[in-house]
Amino acid sequence: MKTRRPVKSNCSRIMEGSQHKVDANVLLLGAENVGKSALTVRFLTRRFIGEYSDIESIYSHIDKIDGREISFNIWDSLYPQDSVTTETISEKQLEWADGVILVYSICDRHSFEVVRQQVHLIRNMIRNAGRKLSATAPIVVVGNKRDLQHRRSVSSEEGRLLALSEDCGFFEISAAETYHGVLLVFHGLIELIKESRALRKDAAGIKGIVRSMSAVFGKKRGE
Ligand SMILES: Nc1nc2c(ncn2[C@@H]2O[C@H](COP(=O)(O)OP(=O)(O)OP(=O)(O)O)[C@@H](O)[C@H]2O)c(=O)[nH]1
Repeated sequence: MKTRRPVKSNCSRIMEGSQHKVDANVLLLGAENVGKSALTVRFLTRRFIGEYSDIESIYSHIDKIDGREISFNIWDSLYPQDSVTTETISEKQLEWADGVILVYSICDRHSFEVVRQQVHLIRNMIRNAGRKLSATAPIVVVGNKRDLQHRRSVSSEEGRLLALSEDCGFFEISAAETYHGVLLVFHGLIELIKESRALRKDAAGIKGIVRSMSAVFGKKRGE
């Protein structure tokens, strides 16, 4: 279990106020013990170390995709211990995130239900927050611990269906077994973030054109 209040990791800390260019803030959510830290550490170091620190952290990492440098900030979050709390995601986290990875364990049904709740919560928070939150924050759903087939309690189809119905990306992986699956998750999310940024830019462009046209035609009508 991680300690609340994110700390900047020792592994390439983010320098606040520095010139470091931030391209993608990635928030990892999901129930306890599903492998959020394992995924993060695999992506950062290519290693699976088995036991992970109990501290909620934000890590920075530079990666190359198609020859282009991408700068990641990764918030490995804490699922609240307090069973009375229904707000398992804060507005601050969503304001910060450009994209979200929701992790469950394929052998823990409860963790799958947590992911389902968290997708709905994110959608509702965005709807209710108006312009404050990015309306298109992309989500990737990840079923982890694929190596534990004999203990599977969530089928691949259920995971894929949830992702499809909520317009999210989907991967089933084993952070323990391979680095490649973890890499696909982060790269898949980057693709979705790029798409959503392009859409937002297009929408802003169209709004600008509409504004200029109404200024011109509105003026003419008034003259
Ligand atoms: N078999 C298997 N075990 C895994 C896998 N990923 C993580 N684990 C194990 O699951 C346990 C929990 O992993 P963590 O990465 O600490 O999970 P977490 O979601 O960060 O947990 P919290 O700190 O409680 O939020 C550890 O014992 C890991 O070694 C996997 O793909 N396969």
